[in-house]
Amino acid sequence: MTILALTLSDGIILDEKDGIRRTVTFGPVRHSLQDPTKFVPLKVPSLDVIALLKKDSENEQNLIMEGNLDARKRGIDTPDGNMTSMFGAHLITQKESVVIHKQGFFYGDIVHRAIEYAKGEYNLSTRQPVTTTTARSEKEMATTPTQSTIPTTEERLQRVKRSTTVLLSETDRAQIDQFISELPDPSFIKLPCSFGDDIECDASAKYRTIDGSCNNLDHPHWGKSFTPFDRFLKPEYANGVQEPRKFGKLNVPLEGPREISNFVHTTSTMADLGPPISSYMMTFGQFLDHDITKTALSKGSYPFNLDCCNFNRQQNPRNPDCFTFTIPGDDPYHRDTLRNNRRCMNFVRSQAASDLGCNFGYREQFNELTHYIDGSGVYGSTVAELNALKDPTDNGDVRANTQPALSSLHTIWVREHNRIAQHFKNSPECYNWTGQQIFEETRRYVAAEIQHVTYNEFLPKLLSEEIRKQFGLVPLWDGHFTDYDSTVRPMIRNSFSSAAYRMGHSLIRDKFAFPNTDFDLHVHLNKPDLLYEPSGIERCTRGMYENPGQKIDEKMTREITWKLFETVAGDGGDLAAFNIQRGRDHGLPPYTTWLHWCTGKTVDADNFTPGVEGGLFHHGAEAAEKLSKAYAYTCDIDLFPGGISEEPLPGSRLGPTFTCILALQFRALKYGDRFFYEGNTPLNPHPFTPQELEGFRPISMAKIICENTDIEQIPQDVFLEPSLSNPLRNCSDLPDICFPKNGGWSDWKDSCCSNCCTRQQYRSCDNPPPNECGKPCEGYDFRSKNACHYGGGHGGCCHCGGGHHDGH
Ligand code: HEM
Ligand SMILES: [Ca+2]
Repeated sequence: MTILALTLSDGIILDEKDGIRRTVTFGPVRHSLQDPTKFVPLKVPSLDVIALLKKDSENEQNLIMEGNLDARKRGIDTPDGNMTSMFGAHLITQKESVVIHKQGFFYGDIVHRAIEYAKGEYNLSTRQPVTTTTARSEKEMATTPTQSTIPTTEERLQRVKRSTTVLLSETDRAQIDQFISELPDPSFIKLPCSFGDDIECDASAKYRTIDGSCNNLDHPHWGKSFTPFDRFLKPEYANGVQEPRKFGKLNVPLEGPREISNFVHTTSTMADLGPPISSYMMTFGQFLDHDITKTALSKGSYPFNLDCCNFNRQQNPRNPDCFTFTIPGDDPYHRDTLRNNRRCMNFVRSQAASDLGCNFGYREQFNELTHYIDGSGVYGSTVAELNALKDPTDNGDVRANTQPALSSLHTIWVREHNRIAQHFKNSPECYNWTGQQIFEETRRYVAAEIQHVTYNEFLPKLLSEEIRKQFGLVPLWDGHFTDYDSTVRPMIRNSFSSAAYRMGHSLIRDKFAFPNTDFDLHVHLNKPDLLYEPSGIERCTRGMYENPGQKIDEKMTREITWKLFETVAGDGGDLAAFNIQRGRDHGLPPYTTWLHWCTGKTVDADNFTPGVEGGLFHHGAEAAEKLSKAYAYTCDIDLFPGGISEEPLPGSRLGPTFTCILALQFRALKYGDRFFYEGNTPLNPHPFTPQELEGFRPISMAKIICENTDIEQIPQDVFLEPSLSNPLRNCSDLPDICFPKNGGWSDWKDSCCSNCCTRQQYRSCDNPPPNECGKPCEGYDFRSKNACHYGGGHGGCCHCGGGHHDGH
């Protein structure tokens, strides 16, 4: 029987004793979606009471709460003297977590340190243990569990057994009642908000900061590196705060991620290719990802350096950051490898963060990168990273070596930087520029190029034109984008990085295409050796744009579901399972919640029927069948498997749910970026001029590859396979950036119409040749625009005569 459930997310206690439901509001738990003005911080109850509440909530949810922090460890002042959370995950302030993260501690250390501190055994200002005979050394703390707070395995099992029957004793109940009656005392807690408010911005600065701060002048920390992901929907953690879901909404245990992967994400083969998309979609998509999302793991490194499977948890139950999962005994791959004894797949939880407003409620997660599309994959996301880029093949993201084509692309962008910098260096107009100015101006161009390729070439392959128009994602022909909105939150959303944008994992092929030789992909993960083959960069690049990618669907190649980063047979990971587990780690609500949020559609809990209202409306028969095997109820389907297996919308390559998340995210990254390349807002002291934009727009990923490799012929659109409509072109025929300072086209101007239904425009060459652009401008250039949709009014120079015209 339910006796007490904590729904911390709402800051209320639901008391359902004797069937009577009472709600009592308390704090300080709240989340970013709540109105901060309505928040009233209240007195923190005694630690014992918290422990009691917590224990009971664990029982209530029938969970061992593995790795969860004992309630008694909570409610402790941080070094700043700021109260963080009563029950929540966050004993440390935002600033503190970043420091800690950089020092490579994991979250559990901090908790234990906080306990030591509470006991007077640790001095948080000096960060040293207090030297008494009872104080334990840091090393000891890292290995010895605290007897009083850590339940033994036996106790844990007991708890589970008792879980459905235990009731609070009268004494306990009295204690809780007392706690409730003592509320509130608003003066007790000073909520910290050191986060971001120590940043002073220079509104006249012409360039982006390296760490993304001060892009939004009202909220300097929006989009900054090492800040939490934002959320479209509040998280659904098992205990409302930080525990991953282990049970479904109807209280049925969820299948483990490896089992789900085996049911659902089987198996793309070379037969499931998705022409005309080329594998360059995969490579650029990953490169873009490495500009905008990198989740901080608890141990602070990538992929994992905390081996939770070898960590004897019975002796070290204090490590709350391990979230391993089981490999089933009948696993189709692992049962035959490693002598059938590997049953554990390593998984480390992402580092816990507060939300941006320094509200410590739900567990949030950090993005280590600047959230904006700003070239941080090339330059790094912190000044320290930038300074570390000493050699020209170095680049901004430690994951650059994940696969060789990605490493090639990173190299191409570094070379592109050098190419543009060289141009400025050689330009007479720039003779008095400092090195720093050349660097910044070049960085500005490189970021703009990445944005342009993203919105102009990459996104159109994923989202139909109608969708992109609807969400304002279509690049302009000419002129400026003037809709920068400082109230738009540019931050990467958790659902995007932990699920929707991982759609790219489905593009991955079995074979790493290296012209003339196809290698099994897994052999070349995290190993850049192919780059050192003769013409390695060229061949890796060609292999990607000459070959199709896989279709975006639930099927993923065994190279990444069986053998991710495998070194000997059977020791690899499963990327699909990691995606699922990561979603649970981050508290992502299940798929049907997102579907409902995006489309308003509801799905009945037990209706897996494909293509019908009330069932899996957007799924095909095969996908629905797979999902029905992996989940007891539709409302349990994790976001990644549910979203990626939707049938694509017409003209798109993604179904409605991932389309919705991607479109909103890319809109946020455009409308919320003060330095967006097409933008002209009075708040940007240094927008691209119309001439600069005009000279810039013809640039393509193909040309950037051409200019920085030995490739001489290339399809104009590298995101599509070469074909009759995407033929190979000579690199020299592809337009390069035209830097207007050295001669470039003027803005388009209207000329009085030559006939009634055509709007004619012309531009002139402002600064005649010789110039240094790839393609010099000369004289005048004319074009017709928007035939027949123009005019009809008075005063315009065109007049269509009032009749209906069909465009000719
Ligand atoms: C060979 C290719 C790739 C490999 C080996 C790879 C591998 C990985 C791994 C191991 C993770 C961490 C999983 C976790 O523990 O949560 C990850 C995360 C991710 N991947 Fe990939 N990936 C590849 C390609 C791509 C592509 C093509 C895209 C998108 C177009 C993509 C998007 C992402 C995203 C958004 C994340 C989350 C990043 C974060 O916030 O930390 N990946 N990938
Ligand atoms: Ca970035």
